[in-house]
Amino acid sequence: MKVVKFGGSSLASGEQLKKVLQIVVSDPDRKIVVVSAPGKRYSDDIKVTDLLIECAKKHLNNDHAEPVFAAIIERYACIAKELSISLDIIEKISNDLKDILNGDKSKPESYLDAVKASGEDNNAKLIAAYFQHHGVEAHYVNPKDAGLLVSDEPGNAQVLPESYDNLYKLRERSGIIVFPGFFGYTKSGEVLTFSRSGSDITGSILANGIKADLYENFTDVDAVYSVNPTIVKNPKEIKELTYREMRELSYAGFSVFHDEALIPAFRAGIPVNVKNTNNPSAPGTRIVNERTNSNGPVIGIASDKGFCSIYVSKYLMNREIGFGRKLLQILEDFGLTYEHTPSGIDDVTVILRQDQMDEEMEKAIQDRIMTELHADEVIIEHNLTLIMVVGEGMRHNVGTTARASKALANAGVNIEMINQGSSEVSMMFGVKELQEKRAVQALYNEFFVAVPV
Ligand SMILES: Nc1ncnc2c1ncn2[C@@H]1O[C@H](COP(=O)(O)OP(=O)(O)O)[C@@H](O)[C@H]1O
Ligand SMILES: N[C@@H](CC(=O)OP(=O)(O)O)C(=O)O
Repeated sequence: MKVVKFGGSSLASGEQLKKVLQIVVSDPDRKIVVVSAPGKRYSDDIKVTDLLIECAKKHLNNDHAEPVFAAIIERYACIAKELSISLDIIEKISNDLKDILNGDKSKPESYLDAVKASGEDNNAKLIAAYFQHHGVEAHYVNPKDAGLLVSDEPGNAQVLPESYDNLYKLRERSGIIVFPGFFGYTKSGEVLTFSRSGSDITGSILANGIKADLYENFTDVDAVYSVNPTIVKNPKEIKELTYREMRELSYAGFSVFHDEALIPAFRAGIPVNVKNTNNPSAPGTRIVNERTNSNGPVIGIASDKGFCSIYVSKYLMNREIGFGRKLLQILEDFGLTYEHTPSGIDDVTVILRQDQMDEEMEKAIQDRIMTELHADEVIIEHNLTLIMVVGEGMRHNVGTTARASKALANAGVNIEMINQGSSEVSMMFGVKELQEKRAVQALYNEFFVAVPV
């Protein structure tokens, strides 16, 4: 039994849905089909989820939401017309969305989630109707009926462990199950979503729940590439990588697969296969427990913008008991999460996503570190890119860090900081955002082009 997830790009038009149907019926093991909301048809297009967010915000602010509401319904109507299915379903989708938009606004974050979730929910109903129209026994299943329970964290929900036993029962249902991705229900019955791109997470949870043999994740590229294809042209495809490598890479910028989507499949030992809806015969990328093929020390290079660093120095910091704890406590008091903490004898740097703080908060943090921790210096630097060089092979290869730093130096890239992950499968370089492309290209040349691997 397989769980198959189709991303928004695979469901953006009627043309795409025809490919989806072919893929599903071509393999009788494809039992559960997890779907996103319609995504982009072309690069400047707007995803239905983004239209829904705009619509919900307009409702919350009592702004004129009619044009964006019409644009959402038009997306579904275009698909239904292209597929020649009855437009009754569009009427139902329109009424459903109106009801949600006119729903309880007392908790704006939960309201926003309910509106967002309707994107996948209505798409799943539309897709089930399309499959049925072609004589396929397909049933829409709602996450509440299936028992997909989540924590009470709007926009960032986590699956509750009891969901897995509930979902196991889906195995007994007849026909193909069309299941909306991206959301679940709290114990009190509220609809809450995972973080953005979270339909990947739903697929993984279902794969674990029904103890699938394989979780296939269909997207719009032939494989996970060794580097983001929007940064480096025609990069090398990765045939196989481990869960750990993929988690590092997706967390650090490989948006092709959600970083939180690995854990449920990993825990149940279910391999993940990333494949292309537009070229389903291509083998894609397999994510497995242990990989057999060797690829040199590095398997992938990911990068992500939008970080800042808080550099703190104090003479004899190394002798002061509790300094690190007190520093991190200050950040905790402001509700901040951090990514890395490279440190020296008399200094420590905390790296975090800069969009968590505004100028006022930064100033307050700086003041508290100076006055409460008696630091000598506190410097906050903005607009950093973190580049993650990842590969299980790094544990056995000497000199990978030296090769990487030399490649960056030769390309004229100034390294702001280096951090070697304790897991030894990753190494992080902080560079200025303006140097991101140059740095990634230089590392790619070093590990994938210049030297045969
Ligand atoms: N290393 C990578 N390998 C493949 N694709 C990547 C990588 N890094 C970023 N991407 C981007 O991820 C996109 C697919 O993810 P996404 O747009 O979320 O797809 P979907 O609509 O199927 O959910 C690709 O089109 C590509 O631009
Ligand atoms: N539609 C949601 C969830 C999702 O997973 O979408 P996609 O498969 O298009 O990344 C989002 O845009 O966040």
